[in-house]
Amino acid sequence: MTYENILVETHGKVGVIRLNRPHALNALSAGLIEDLNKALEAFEADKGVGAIVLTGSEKAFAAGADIKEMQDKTFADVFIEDFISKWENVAKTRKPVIAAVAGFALGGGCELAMMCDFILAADTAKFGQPEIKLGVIPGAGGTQRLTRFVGKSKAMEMVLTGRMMDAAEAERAGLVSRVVPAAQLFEEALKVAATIAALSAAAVYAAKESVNRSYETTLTEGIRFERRIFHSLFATEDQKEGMKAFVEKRAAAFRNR
Ligand SMILES: CC(C)(O)CC(=O)SCCNC(=O)CCNC(=O)[C@H](O)C(C)(C)COP(=O)(O)OP(=O)(O)OC[C@H]1O[C@@H](n2cnc3c(N)ncnc32)[C@H](O)[C@@H]1OP(=O)(O)O
Repeated sequence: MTYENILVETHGKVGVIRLNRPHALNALSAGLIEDLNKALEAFEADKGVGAIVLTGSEKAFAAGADIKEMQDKTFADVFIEDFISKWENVAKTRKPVIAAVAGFALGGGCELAMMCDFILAADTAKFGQPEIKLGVIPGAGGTQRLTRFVGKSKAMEMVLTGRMMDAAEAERAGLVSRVVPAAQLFEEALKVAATIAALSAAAVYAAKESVNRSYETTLTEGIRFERRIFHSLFATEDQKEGMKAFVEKRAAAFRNR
């Protein structure tokens, strides 16, 4: 399938989605979000895909919502269509999604990256929530997710001033898992995604769900949830294979059963 605003390919068990509106720094138009959702749905349904990489160009992961497309909308327009609600599909994807960010990740671009399971950043990456300069506020989770990643003080400064954070600051603040040289970003993201895709899918889904649960519940409930999920994995063949392989000093061959 071909799309107007994204490029889609697979590398072994890794699905890659590349945002591709170079003339607009990958601004997130309605068409791009529609393409992105279709590609995510296709990768979710593809049993041959175990992890997904979401990336952009050298200059921009994405410079936010498409301002030209959004500028004339009225309150009634955005309220009735529930503008932005369709963007959440990345966060709802069960397969792991890794954001590989080079250049600008601003506004909705930063929010999209934060919906992924983790962010690998090039040393050229710049993150920010500049919506305040447009007379609005972040609308795709920026005030909520950024605060959970970097804490209230830094999130508040960024949201109130629109200041950008470079890759080094983003790593120190816990927004990104690692920073790599720009030339190595894509290969590194593919490598990490391939490592995850080779593991037991049941364990990977369970791990993702369990980490995400920590955002939504108390510590006591979260720990109980984790333990029950851990118990349930003993019902899989992959648990038997993983532990047997360790004891036999060989690589495990997971079959997603
Ligand atoms: C999702 C929500 C609800 O949270 C809302 C949002 O996301 S609001 C959008 C937040 N993002 C921004 O405010 C960033 C806007 N862009 C910029 O500030 C700058 O483009 C830049 C700092 C990222 C890069 O600057 P520069 O290198 O000077 O490039 P430009 O000449 O400005 O841009 C090149 C080209 O891209 C178009 N562009 C850039 N960003 C957007 C955008 N968000 N929407 C639409 N178009 C965008 C820009 O207009 C230029 O195109 P031309 O006008 O020259 O055709």
